[in-house]
Amino acid sequence: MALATASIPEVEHIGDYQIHTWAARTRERRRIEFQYLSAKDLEHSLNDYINNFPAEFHQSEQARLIFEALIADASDNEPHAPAIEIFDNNIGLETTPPWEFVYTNELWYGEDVPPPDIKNLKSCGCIGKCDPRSRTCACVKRQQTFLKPFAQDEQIPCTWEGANFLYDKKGKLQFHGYPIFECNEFCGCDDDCPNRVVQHGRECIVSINNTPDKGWGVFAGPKKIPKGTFVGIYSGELLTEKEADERGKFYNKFGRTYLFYIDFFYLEDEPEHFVVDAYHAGNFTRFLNHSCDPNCALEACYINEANMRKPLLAIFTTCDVEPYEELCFSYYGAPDEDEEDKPAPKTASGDAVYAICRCGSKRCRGQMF
Ligand SMILES: C[S@@+](CC[C@H](N)C(=O)[O-])C[C@H]1O[C@@H](n2cnc3c(N)ncnc32)[C@H](O)[C@@H]1O
Repeated sequence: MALATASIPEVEHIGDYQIHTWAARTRERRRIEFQYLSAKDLEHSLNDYINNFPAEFHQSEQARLIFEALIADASDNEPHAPAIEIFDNNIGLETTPPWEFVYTNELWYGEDVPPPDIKNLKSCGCIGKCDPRSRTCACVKRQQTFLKPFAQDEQIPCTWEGANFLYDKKGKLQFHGYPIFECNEFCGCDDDCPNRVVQHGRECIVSINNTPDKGWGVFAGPKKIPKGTFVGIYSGELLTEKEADERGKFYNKFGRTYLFYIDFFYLEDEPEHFVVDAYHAGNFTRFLNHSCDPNCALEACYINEANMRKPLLAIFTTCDVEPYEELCFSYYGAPDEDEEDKPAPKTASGDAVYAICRCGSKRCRGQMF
């Protein structure tokens, strides 16, 4: 997300010489309204145009190539992301998923959703790469403050390789279920700081494949995807709960929902939650199917946002994923090892309609929504 053009930063002096310091520059940039995308600006005309094509087009190789090209075109914010291929596996009549959504890796703000809060965003003044063991880095402190109670409870070891960041040296996520605070637009550290992973985008190979009994799904490519690898942002429209509940009633009628309620455990006491809807806009992650024994999880990740209720939903692998294996997450939230009961649904609204689960795992609950 780009910033509006900055005006000339405050000027400081050394003797008679004017200097522009990083601190002065970031102070100035924070005063400028941070640009964000508005859902009402989503451009559906191409989808409408293509949806009017005759059935033969939707069954053609050409349709698949155009769909793949649209994905590539919308992925320029992920410079290292390998191209996504679509395999229909001769299932069904169409060579692509329905052209019902705008492909995007971003969040598009719906009505009544406040803009990103950058005024209260903590940023470090580190030079070069942040040191995860630093006692002065503001980003280390922010992550440490949140994790400390869990380290004291021995839920997470307090001396792991990445020290106070959740990433190890290779950028793999060490622990699941805790919010990630990455370095942001206003930090002084370099782009290759170890605390910048999600913001660099996907690096693993994935494809969108049709399945015999779950519709379209997301699969690993020819290479194994190691545990803790960032896969993608669950992108789409960012909505208020009220708007999402309304939409949910409609989605439940046709038995397919793309709503994800942002209600992580530390947000439970919040009176209202925001929701990501990937139905009208989203990326390949909207095709991730549910599994009762998942190999991926959605984690809250904060970058250019100080409002705890509005993290990015970052998907990471929770174990090594074999070549060509399907990537899935649990629509019920992270499985709790101590809990026999089913945890509360995370992606469905209150009146969700339950359906038969076809995840095929030994731990299958038999139903999903
Ligand atoms: C977020 S979408 C996932 C992508 C979807 N397969 C598609 O083709 O668009 C959720 C829908 O996928 C299907 N689905 C996902 N996981 C499933 C599972 N384990 N068993 C059966 N159907 C599943 C259900 O229709 C569900 O409502």
